Amino acid sequence: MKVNNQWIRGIWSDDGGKTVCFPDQTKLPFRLEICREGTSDALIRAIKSMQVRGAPLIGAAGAWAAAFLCREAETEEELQEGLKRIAEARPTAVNLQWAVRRVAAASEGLSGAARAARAQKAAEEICESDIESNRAIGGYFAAIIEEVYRKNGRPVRILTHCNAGWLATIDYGTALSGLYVAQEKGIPMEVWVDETRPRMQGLLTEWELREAGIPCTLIADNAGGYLMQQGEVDLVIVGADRIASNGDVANKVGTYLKALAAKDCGVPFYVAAPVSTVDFSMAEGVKSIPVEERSRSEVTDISGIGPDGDVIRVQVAGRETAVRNIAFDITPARLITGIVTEKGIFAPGAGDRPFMPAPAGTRPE
Ligand SMILES: CSC[C@@H](O)[C@@H](O)C(=O)COP(=O)(O)O
Repeated sequence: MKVNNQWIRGIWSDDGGKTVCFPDQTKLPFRLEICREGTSDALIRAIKSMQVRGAPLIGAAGAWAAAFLCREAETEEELQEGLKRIAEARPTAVNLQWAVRRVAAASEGLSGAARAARAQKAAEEICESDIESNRAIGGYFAAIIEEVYRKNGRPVRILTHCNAGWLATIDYGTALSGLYVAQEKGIPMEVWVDETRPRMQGLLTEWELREAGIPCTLIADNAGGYLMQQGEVDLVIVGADRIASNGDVANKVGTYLKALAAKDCGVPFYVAAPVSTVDFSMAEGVKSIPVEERSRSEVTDISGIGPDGDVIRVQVAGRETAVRNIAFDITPARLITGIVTEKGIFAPGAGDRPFMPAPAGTRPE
């Protein structure tokens, strides 16, 4: 994406693959700072601290961490232990395990420079295919936006939760990709952006959309239900961190409540994600998808910009306050109108059967 007249991606390699660069998402939207890392440990820290975040980007960063590890590890034991640590850096986004498995499989049986080179190539391929998938997802969802526009003849009002834009991927994003494609086609839109407590990923979405010139309005997380009830939302689109094979979707906490409100108000509710986000080994999601719980400080403290322009944290709840910081929730398949993937749009229905055909060699347990 173009930011301040400069092309930038969620992550990119430099120095012939010796390092990777990425915008530090803990500083955005207040400040655009680019980090550069060249070790697996540093990338694990970046994933855990959410300097890189969003399921496909976590997968890409994990792929690069695995590639660096293939360069660093001196023994097979060190390699296997390191791959496990990368795959476990965040538990819900299945793209991370998928990407680590792919890099490991590509370089299996090789050693030394040949292993490192093959692992690097696999990480590069994961990043390139992410861009292609997101672009395809965007094409499918833009067609839906266009249909609504042709029917109503006024700007299409879209609600989104969290950040599933280019910042959460290598480029274009998943949920926001369709909006970028629709904008290229000249379709007018107005976007409601949930602020997405506690980490405020909605601020990233608002920044992305504003940079791209798409009209958008930030709303408090709980305002979406009212807007849908009043007929001010035509479509809801969100991303996903893991989709079970029956179409149950894990995404940022708060997504489920939006899906319930959308169902009650008759507003179509779409999920956009690449096939790498589908966990074909999981038959259903509500009981099975592991949901990350994060530190209490994400709820008790909030980040903002201080008087001297620095990013600062402010305490908004007491140190004695009991806190539970549940990072994701699961939206049952029955509430979802369609899952938009690079292979097309699938309607999951009642969630009593696989929502899309599983690739060869994978099937629900
Ligand atoms: C294309 S990103 C889709 C999801 O990963 C996104 O909606 C989300 O929930 C991100 O969570 P985060 O905790 O910021 O990594």
